[in-house]
Amino acid sequence: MNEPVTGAVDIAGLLASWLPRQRWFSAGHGGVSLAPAGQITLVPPVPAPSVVEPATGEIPLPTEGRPVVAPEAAIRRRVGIVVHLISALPAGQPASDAGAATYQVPLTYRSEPVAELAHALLGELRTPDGVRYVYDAPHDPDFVAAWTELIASSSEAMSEAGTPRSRVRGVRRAGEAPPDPHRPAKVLSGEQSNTSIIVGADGADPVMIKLFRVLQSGRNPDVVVPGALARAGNERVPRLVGWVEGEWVQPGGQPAWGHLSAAAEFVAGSADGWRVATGAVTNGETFAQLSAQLGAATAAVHAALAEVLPTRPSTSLTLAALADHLRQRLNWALEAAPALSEYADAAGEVVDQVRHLSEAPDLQIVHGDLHLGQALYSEARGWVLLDFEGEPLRPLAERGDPDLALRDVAGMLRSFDYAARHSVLGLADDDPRALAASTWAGECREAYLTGYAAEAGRDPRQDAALLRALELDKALYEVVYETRHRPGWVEVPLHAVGRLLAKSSVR
Ligand SMILES: Nc1ncnc2c1ncn2[C@@H]1O[C@H](COP(=O)(O)OP(=O)(O)O)[C@@H](O)[C@H]1O
Ligand SMILES: O=P(O)(O)O[C@H]1O[C@H](CO)[C@@H](O[C@H]2O[C@H](CO)[C@@H](O)[C@H](O)[C@H]2O)[C@H](O)[C@H]1O
Repeated sequence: MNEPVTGAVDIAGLLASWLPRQRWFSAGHGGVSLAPAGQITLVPPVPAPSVVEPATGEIPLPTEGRPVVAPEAAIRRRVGIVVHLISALPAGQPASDAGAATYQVPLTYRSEPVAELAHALLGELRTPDGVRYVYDAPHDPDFVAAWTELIASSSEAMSEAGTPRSRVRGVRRAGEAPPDPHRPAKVLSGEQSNTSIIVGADGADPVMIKLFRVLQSGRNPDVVVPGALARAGNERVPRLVGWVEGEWVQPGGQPAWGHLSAAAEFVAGSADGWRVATGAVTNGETFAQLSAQLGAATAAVHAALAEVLPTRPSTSLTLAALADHLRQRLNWALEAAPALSEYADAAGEVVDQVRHLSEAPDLQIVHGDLHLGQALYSEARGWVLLDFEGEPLRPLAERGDPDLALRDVAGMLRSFDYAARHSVLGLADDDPRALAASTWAGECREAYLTGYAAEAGRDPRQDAALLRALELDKALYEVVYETRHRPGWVEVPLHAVGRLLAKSSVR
């Protein structure tokens, strides 16, 4: 955890220091101004009908110029539980900018420090009522109980008077048993785009509650897609138990509605694909059989998605739109990662090939950011796929659009390359260890594609030009992602861009 701040007099100062150090905060490290977008106080929730209602369209209070403040009534309680929704605007940008990111930051305010929560302490706040210890709430059992209860009882919570008007509503899916809010909870450690909490891992039917850290207006595919698959009885994704949706205020006063959280079955006794695959690399073991099974699981999820959610035929127009989109992403990547500039022309040619293809598979809802960390393996369940939120760096509005299932295939192929090559960072391409890594990744690749083809009835290798363009698109995205988040790893996707473009013919 980060060093706590001591002696802070206001919550804005505390957040200004803490937020930029969080992995999911991408608004930059300097010159960001924070504006309140919502502030929900969790109190024992009032039962409400378990149906999804559209946004009420209530007129929110204007927020322009209002500082982020600590809600006074909440912090007077034994424990104040407040979900702050905070928009971050680069300095100098007008407060009316709808493109600003809104972050979900649940905090607890306590009048006494709690030793067990020391790792989650943001800092101390001086208030007229004395010092308040402010904690990152996902680690605080009182917050977890209140949030779980929202979903378990499909109830509501809202803002207190004097704070930006906002409210949230928990929804439990019909037929799902209510998760018990009072079971022990644990925040998942490690690098994540969001924050996930396991509730009840010690007993039967544990649930995984994910708090979306970056909120965007609209339906989140990580709720919509598993919801549709659960209704269809598909078992290759964790069963969706419920979610939290809500309303808040965008900078400039525009109302927003969207999902804040998803709760799903926790797949006990499983390990994520990245851990299993990199373990195999370290031990010099093959991962081919598991890759083939993963290919089959991916194809089964694609088939179910095509059955229960919209599909669209591929036409020359959709191929042109795809090529335009690939071109835009190429331009975006070239701008965001100057290391790519030498590849601009060759990458442009690969994109143009897509424009001139005569046929392509139908478009459908896909995973959108499939990699080994998004797959769990257990003896009991085999492979299940996670996290249908799509690429975190991509606008939400684009992420729910029908796309090529091949995009997910390309994502997983990239991931085999990552698993192999992150272990040989800095070695020359002809170093025997780098060559062995390359052979390992190649074996996984072929096994995965073969497993996929057997289940899907169509071999992705038939669509070689598309697959190559999508692998390139993913590698370009990864170069940007690594430049921003893990510069030490950027050589992995950068080498891949070079290899994909060096091929004179597609494979
Ligand atoms: N339902 C689940 N059961 C077991 N483990 C899970 C479940 N959902 C997520 N995980 C674990 O949490 C990690 C992060 O989950 P993910 O949905 O990818 O979060 P994020 O959106 O933060 O990247 C996964 O790699 C996996 O190890
Ligand atoms: O899991 P997220 O939705 O947060 O996805 C983002 O982070 C991933 C890394 O955690 C990143 O994935 C890249 O690194 C992985 C190894 O850590 C590798 O398996 C993937 O193939 C590679 O793309 C992902 O791109 C990013 O969106």
